[in-house]
Amino acid sequence: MPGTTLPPFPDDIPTHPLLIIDFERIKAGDQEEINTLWKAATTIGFWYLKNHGIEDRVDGMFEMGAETMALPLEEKIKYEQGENGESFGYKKAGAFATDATGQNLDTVEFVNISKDDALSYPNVVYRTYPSTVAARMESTVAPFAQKAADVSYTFMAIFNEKLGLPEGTLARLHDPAEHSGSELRCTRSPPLPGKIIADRVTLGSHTDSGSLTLLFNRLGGLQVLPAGHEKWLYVKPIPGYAICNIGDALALYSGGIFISNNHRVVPPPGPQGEFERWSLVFFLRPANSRILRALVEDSPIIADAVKQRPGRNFEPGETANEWRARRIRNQRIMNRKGPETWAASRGTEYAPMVA
Ligand SMILES: O=C(O)CCC(=O)C(=O)O
Ligand SMILES: [Fe+2]
Repeated sequence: MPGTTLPPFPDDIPTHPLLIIDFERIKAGDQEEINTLWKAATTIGFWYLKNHGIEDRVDGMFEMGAETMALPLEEKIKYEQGENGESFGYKKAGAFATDATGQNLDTVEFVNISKDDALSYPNVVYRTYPSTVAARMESTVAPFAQKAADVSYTFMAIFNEKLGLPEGTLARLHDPAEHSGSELRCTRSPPLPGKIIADRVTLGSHTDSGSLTLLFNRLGGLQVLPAGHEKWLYVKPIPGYAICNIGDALALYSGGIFISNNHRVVPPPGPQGEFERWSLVFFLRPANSRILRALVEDSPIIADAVKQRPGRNFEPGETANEWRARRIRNQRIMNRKGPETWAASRGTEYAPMVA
């Protein structure tokens, strides 16, 4: 809960280290820092971000989230994202499968707010939101969305150059003048009774469907599974740092140069597990109509990357919007037919395995 003093992340639990990127240095074009960013984006696909300038807009978003989750369930349910693959709106706890069996459901509730709805408020692009969101749309939500988008576009410009793309290619694919699935998410994970904490997954293993994710969390619980690793490892939150990660769209556009890594959420470790966990996310996604495919004609670096990965499909034949909607629709437990539904909810991480 905002304002509560939280116990520190335990110091005896293994974590996965991430590189730390200084946003001020990235903005200034510091080549050494850009090389470190490249290393992070092309190896694990996750990094810490400091000096991002968003921190003073984070608490207001957590307050908005707390006010929203405090509404009665009957009220929140009126804004449920529904079963058709829409993302924006409220998602009740237990609406998602967390694995192929369909036996285990998520335990988190969240509200997703479209960046386009936030920035064009009071005009509605996609939908309306609970009164608690509407009341803070101009004062809290839109300023956060704008700042998070600005930071994300800076990354797009750097990636564009490093990938050898003609100037403005990634900017056009994420043209803010076109509607997109870019969104803000505030998630509440209630503490779970001690008995069921062990091995409980509160948000199932996934990759993010968009291009770039900026994450702000206070308690542990986020875990990553880098390729070649057998064990999930916690990513420790560091006060004032955002956690950034690459999503499927950039992995596809770059022909696999960028890594969209598997991650999941489990209860916070140790004494942190007794507290409510809140997280705040900004997802930058391509404009809805853009086809997701490796940009081989635009960059010899990407063309070469695709050649080096002959077993992988960088042309799934879907637009950014179709890719996202398919994934969400098939994750909803109400839509489950069998393990194939879970498979259909997967992104670039998915390689069918014997269950
Ligand atoms: O809550 C977190 O730390 C991560 C959430 C996440 O991965 C997501 O919402 O896609
Ligand atoms: Fe995620």
